[in-house]
Amino acid sequence: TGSSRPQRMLKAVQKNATKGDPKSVISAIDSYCRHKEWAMNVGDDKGLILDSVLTEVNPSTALELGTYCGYSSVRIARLLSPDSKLITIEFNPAFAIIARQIIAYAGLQDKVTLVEGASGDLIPKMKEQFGIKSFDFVFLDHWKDRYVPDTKLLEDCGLLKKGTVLLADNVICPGAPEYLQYVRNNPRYESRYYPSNLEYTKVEDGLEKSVFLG
Ligand SMILES: O=C(NCCCCc1cc2ccncc2s1)c1cc(-c2ccc(F)cc2)cc(O)c1O
Ligand SMILES: [Mg+2]
Repeated sequence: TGSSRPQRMLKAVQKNATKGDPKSVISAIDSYCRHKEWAMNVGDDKGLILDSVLTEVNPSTALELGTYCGYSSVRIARLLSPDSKLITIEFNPAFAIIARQIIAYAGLQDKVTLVEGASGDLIPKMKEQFGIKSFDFVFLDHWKDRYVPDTKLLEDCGLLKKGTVLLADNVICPGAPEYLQYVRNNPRYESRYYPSNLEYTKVEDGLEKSVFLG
């Protein structure tokens, strides 16, 4: 049978990027997805907003929900301080296998722990399994109807602390209306919308940044 889109994306990285150079891995994926075939990475436009929020937060412990092929894992991990860690959760084993290879190609495997499974099952296990006290930064980029239940789960599991920053992708396209409603009308969050566009297109999309107030 033929290759999959994630497999072709990995091939493009192996062909066009330099091993151990995260920036070249990011560029190789963006170029492939812009000129060859679209894929649901956060992309270069929204990626610049992700970079700026990350630089501001400088998290010691970061969580990503929805790894896909590892593009945003590489974007996040490349900006982490030496002893900081990213835990990224992916549901689809076919995506996870590609993501591991792309993260390793970027030389970031020591900063990233990829865990396979459903966010709803894994979030309650974070403390015991990974010795996490709380997250400083959470990037939400998985099923859009899981943003609210998983945010509530993170709260209930005591995984958010005063100042934790949640950054949610796709709040316009495909859209996460319940999530916007939840964080914008909740006194425990201070939210701000960053307008941008859907990866590799002119379609409107954006990121919602919400600071947990404790
Ligand atoms: O669905 C999207 N992303 C989630 C994939 C779901 C994978 C999951 C990960 C995981 C981990 C743990 N537990 C449960 C889950 S489920 C997504 C879709 C589009 C899009 C936009 C316009 C289109 F026309 C078509 C697609 C753009 C994006 O940036 C996306 O992120
Ligand atoms: Mg997304």
